[in-house]
Amino acid sequence: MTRADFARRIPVTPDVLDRLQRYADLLVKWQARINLVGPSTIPALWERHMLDSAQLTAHLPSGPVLDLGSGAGFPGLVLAIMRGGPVHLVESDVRKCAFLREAARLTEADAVVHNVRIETLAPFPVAAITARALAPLAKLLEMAENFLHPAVHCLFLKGRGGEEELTDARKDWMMTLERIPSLADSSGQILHLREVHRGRDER
Ligand SMILES: C[S@@+](CC[C@H](N)C(=O)[O-])C[C@H]1O[C@@H](n2cnc3c(N)ncnc32)[C@H](O)[C@@H]1O
Repeated sequence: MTRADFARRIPVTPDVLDRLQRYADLLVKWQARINLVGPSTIPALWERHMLDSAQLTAHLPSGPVLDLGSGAGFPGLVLAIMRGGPVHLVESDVRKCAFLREAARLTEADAVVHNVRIETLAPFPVAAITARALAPLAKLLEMAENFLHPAVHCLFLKGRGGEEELTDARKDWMMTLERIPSLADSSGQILHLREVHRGRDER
Protein backbone atom coordinates (compact mmCIF):
# COMPACT_ATOMS: atom_id res chain seq x y z
CA MET A 1 0.00 0.00 0.00
CA THR A 2 1.30 3.43 -0.94
CA ARG A 3 0.52 6.76 0.64
CA ALA A 4 -1.97 7.39 -2.20
CA ASP A 5 -3.72 4.05 -1.47
CA PHE A 6 -3.91 5.06 2.17
CA ALA A 7 -5.54 8.38 1.25
CA ARG A 8 -8.13 6.51 -0.84
CA ARG A 9 -9.10 4.37 2.17
CA ILE A 10 -9.09 7.07 4.84
CA PRO A 11 -10.32 10.58 4.08
CA VAL A 12 -7.58 13.04 5.08
CA THR A 13 -6.71 16.59 4.15
CA PRO A 14 -3.49 17.26 2.18
CA ASP A 15 -2.07 18.89 5.33
CA VAL A 16 -2.66 15.77 7.44
CA LEU A 17 -1.21 13.57 4.73
CA ASP A 18 1.88 15.75 4.59
CA ARG A 19 2.31 15.54 8.37
CA LEU A 20 1.90 11.75 8.28
CA GLN A 21 4.59 11.65 5.60
CA ARG A 22 6.94 13.67 7.82
CA TYR A 23 6.30 11.16 10.61
CA ALA A 24 6.97 8.21 8.26
CA ASP A 25 10.22 9.79 7.03
CA LEU A 26 11.45 10.40 10.59
CA LEU A 27 10.58 6.85 11.59
CA VAL A 28 12.59 5.38 8.71
CA LYS A 29 15.52 7.64 9.60
CA TRP A 30 15.53 6.72 13.30
CA GLN A 31 14.88 3.04 12.60
CA ALA A 32 18.48 2.79 11.34
CA ARG A 33 19.65 3.62 14.89
CA ILE A 34 16.99 2.19 17.21
CA ASN A 35 14.50 -0.58 16.70
CA LEU A 36 11.18 1.27 16.62
CA VAL A 37 9.06 -1.24 14.70
CA GLY A 38 9.72 -4.71 13.32
CA PRO A 39 12.20 -4.11 10.45
CA SER A 40 10.21 -6.41 8.12
CA THR A 41 7.15 -4.14 8.49
CA ILE A 42 8.87 -1.00 7.13
CA PRO A 43 8.05 -1.69 3.44
CA ALA A 44 4.38 -2.01 4.45
CA LEU A 45 4.44 1.04 6.73
CA TRP A 46 1.34 2.73 5.24
CA GLU A 47 -0.81 -0.36 5.68
CA ARG A 48 0.59 -2.13 8.73
CA HIS A 49 1.06 0.99 10.84
CA MET A 50 -0.61 4.09 9.37
CA LEU A 51 -3.88 2.50 8.18
CA ASP A 52 -4.07 0.16 11.16
CA SER A 53 -3.87 3.18 13.49
CA ALA A 54 -5.91 5.64 11.42
CA GLN A 55 -8.94 3.37 11.23
CA LEU A 56 -9.60 4.11 14.91
CA THR A 57 -10.47 7.75 14.22
CA ALA A 58 -13.91 6.71 12.93
CA HIS A 59 -14.77 5.22 16.33
CA LEU A 60 -13.24 7.74 18.75
CA PRO A 61 -15.40 10.05 20.85
CA SER A 62 -14.24 13.64 21.20
CA GLY A 63 -12.01 14.40 24.18
CA PRO A 64 -8.60 13.34 25.46
CA VAL A 65 -7.18 9.98 24.43
CA LEU A 66 -4.77 7.80 26.40
CA ASP A 67 -2.58 5.49 24.29
CA LEU A 68 -0.92 2.72 26.27
CA GLY A 69 2.54 1.36 25.32
CA SER A 70 2.83 3.72 22.34
CA GLY A 71 6.21 2.43 21.12
CA ALA A 72 6.94 4.37 17.93
CA GLY A 73 3.52 6.05 18.10
CA PHE A 74 1.01 3.49 16.86
CA PRO A 75 -1.79 4.15 17.12
CA GLY A 76 -1.48 7.22 19.40
CA LEU A 77 0.66 9.60 17.39
CA VAL A 78 -1.27 8.92 14.17
CA LEU A 79 -4.47 9.81 16.04
CA ALA A 80 -2.92 13.01 17.40
CA ILE A 81 -1.93 14.04 13.87
CA MET A 82 -5.28 13.15 12.36
CA ARG A 83 -7.82 14.45 14.83
CA GLY A 84 -6.03 16.80 17.16
CA GLY A 85 -5.58 16.10 20.80
CA PRO A 86 -4.70 15.91 23.35
CA VAL A 87 -3.43 12.37 22.95
CA HIS A 88 -1.42 11.11 25.90
CA LEU A 89 1.29 8.66 24.83
CA VAL A 90 2.51 6.38 27.61
CA GLU A 91 5.78 4.61 26.91
CA SER A 92 8.33 3.20 29.37
CA ASP A 93 11.31 3.12 26.97
CA VAL A 94 13.39 6.31 27.16
CA ARG A 95 14.68 6.16 23.56
CA LYS A 96 11.24 5.58 22.10
CA CYS A 97 10.02 8.58 24.11
CA ALA A 98 12.80 10.73 22.60
CA PHE A 99 11.57 9.64 19.17
CA LEU A 100 7.92 10.34 20.07
CA ARG A 101 8.76 13.86 21.29
CA GLU A 102 10.71 14.65 18.11
CA ALA A 103 7.96 13.18 15.89
CA ALA A 104 5.27 15.17 17.74
CA ARG A 105 7.31 18.37 17.36
CA LEU A 106 7.94 17.82 13.66
CA THR A 107 4.30 17.00 12.89
CA GLU A 108 2.87 19.69 15.19
CA ALA A 109 0.79 17.00 16.87
CA ASP A 110 -1.10 17.73 20.08
CA ALA A 111 0.54 14.85 21.95
CA VAL A 112 1.83 14.59 25.52
CA VAL A 113 4.58 12.01 26.05
CA HIS A 114 4.68 10.28 29.46
CA ASN A 115 7.92 8.34 29.93
CA VAL A 116 6.60 6.09 32.71
CA ARG A 117 5.14 2.67 33.24
CA ILE A 118 1.40 2.98 32.86
CA GLU A 119 0.83 1.43 36.30
CA THR A 120 2.57 4.42 37.93
CA LEU A 121 0.76 7.19 36.03
CA ALA A 122 -1.60 9.23 38.23
CA PRO A 123 -5.06 9.15 36.64
CA PHE A 124 -6.67 12.10 34.82
CA PRO A 125 -9.93 12.21 32.85
CA VAL A 126 -9.87 10.65 29.39
CA ALA A 127 -12.62 9.93 26.87
CA ALA A 128 -10.90 6.98 25.20
CA ILE A 129 -8.10 4.49 25.77
CA THR A 130 -6.27 2.89 22.87
CA ALA A 131 -3.58 0.21 22.62
CA ARG A 132 -1.95 -2.11 20.13
CA ALA A 133 0.39 -5.02 20.78
CA LEU A 134 0.90 -4.23 24.46
CA ALA A 135 -0.65 -7.12 26.41
CA PRO A 136 -3.50 -9.64 26.35
CA LEU A 137 -6.90 -8.05 27.03
CA ALA A 138 -7.19 -9.05 30.71
CA LYS A 139 -3.76 -7.58 31.46
CA LEU A 140 -4.54 -4.50 29.34
CA LEU A 141 -7.66 -3.77 31.40
CA GLU A 142 -5.66 -4.13 34.61
CA MET A 143 -3.10 -1.65 33.25
CA ALA A 144 -5.88 0.76 32.24
CA GLU A 145 -7.91 0.29 35.43
CA ASN A 146 -7.11 3.66 37.05
CA PHE A 147 -8.44 5.43 33.95
CA LEU A 148 -11.62 3.38 33.47
CA HIS A 149 -15.03 4.95 34.07
CA PRO A 150 -18.45 3.99 32.67
CA ALA A 151 -18.28 6.45 29.75
CA VAL A 152 -14.75 5.71 28.61
CA HIS A 153 -14.35 4.02 25.21
CA CYS A 154 -11.61 1.38 24.94
CA LEU A 155 -10.41 0.76 21.39
CA PHE A 156 -7.95 -2.10 21.27
CA LEU A 157 -6.39 -3.39 18.05
CA LYS A 158 -6.23 -7.16 18.21
CA GLY A 159 -4.97 -9.87 15.90
CA ARG A 160 -5.99 -13.46 15.53
CA GLY A 161 -5.96 -14.15 19.30
CA GLY A 162 -8.63 -11.59 20.13
CA GLU A 163 -11.45 -14.05 20.81
CA GLU A 164 -9.39 -16.16 23.21
CA GLU A 165 -8.32 -12.99 25.04
CA LEU A 166 -11.95 -11.92 25.35
CA THR A 167 -13.00 -15.25 26.87
CA ASP A 168 -10.20 -14.96 29.38
CA ALA A 169 -10.88 -11.30 30.23
CA ARG A 170 -14.58 -12.00 30.82
CA LYS A 171 -13.65 -14.15 33.84
CA ASP A 172 -12.91 -10.90 35.70
CA TRP A 173 -14.43 -8.08 33.68
CA MET A 174 -17.87 -7.04 32.42
CA MET A 175 -18.29 -4.78 29.41
CA THR A 176 -20.38 -3.76 26.45
CA LEU A 177 -18.60 -5.07 23.38
CA GLU A 178 -18.56 -4.22 19.70
CA ARG A 179 -16.26 -6.15 17.35
CA ILE A 180 -15.13 -4.17 14.31
CA PRO A 181 -13.28 -5.97 11.50
CA SER A 182 -9.84 -4.46 10.85
CA LEU A 183 -9.27 -2.55 7.61
CA ALA A 184 -5.57 -3.37 7.73
CA ASP A 185 -5.48 -7.01 8.81
CA SER A 186 -7.92 -9.59 7.45
CA SER A 187 -7.55 -11.70 10.61
CA GLY A 188 -7.63 -8.74 12.98
CA GLN A 189 -10.33 -6.74 14.72
CA ILE A 190 -10.89 -3.68 16.83
CA LEU A 191 -12.41 -4.46 20.20
CA HIS A 192 -14.56 -1.48 21.11
CA LEU A 193 -15.44 -1.76 24.80
CA ARG A 194 -17.65 0.45 26.91
CA GLU A 195 -18.95 0.30 30.50
CA VAL A 196 -15.97 -1.80 31.51
CA HIS A 197 -15.92 -2.79 35.16
CA ARG A 198 -14.73 -5.64 37.33
CA GLY A 199 -17.20 -8.48 37.75
CA ARG A 200 -18.33 -11.71 36.19
CA ASP A 201 -21.47 -12.36 34.16
CA GLU A 202 -23.00 -15.42 35.91
CA ARG A 203 -25.96 -15.82 33.50
C1 LIG B 1 5.19 -4.36 21.27
S1 LIG B 1 5.38 -2.68 21.55
C2 LIG B 1 3.98 -2.00 20.70
C3 LIG B 1 4.18 -0.56 20.39
C4 LIG B 1 3.04 0.11 19.60
N1 LIG B 1 1.82 0.19 20.37
C5 LIG B 1 2.79 -0.59 18.29
O1 LIG B 1 1.79 -1.30 18.18
O2 LIG B 1 3.63 -0.47 17.38
C6 LIG B 1 4.89 -2.44 23.25
C7 LIG B 1 5.45 -1.15 23.82
O3 LIG B 1 4.91 -0.97 25.12
C8 LIG B 1 5.93 -0.51 25.99
N2 LIG B 1 5.53 -0.96 27.34
C9 LIG B 1 5.52 -2.24 27.81
N3 LIG B 1 5.02 -2.28 29.06
C10 LIG B 1 4.72 -0.99 29.39
C11 LIG B 1 4.18 -0.39 30.57
N4 LIG B 1 3.86 -1.12 31.64
N5 LIG B 1 4.00 0.95 30.58
C12 LIG B 1 4.33 1.69 29.48
N6 LIG B 1 4.85 1.17 28.35
C13 LIG B 1 5.04 -0.15 28.30
C14 LIG B 1 7.21 -1.13 25.45
O4 LIG B 1 8.36 -0.37 25.79
C15 LIG B 1 6.95 -1.13 23.96
O5 LIG B 1 7.44 0.03 23.34
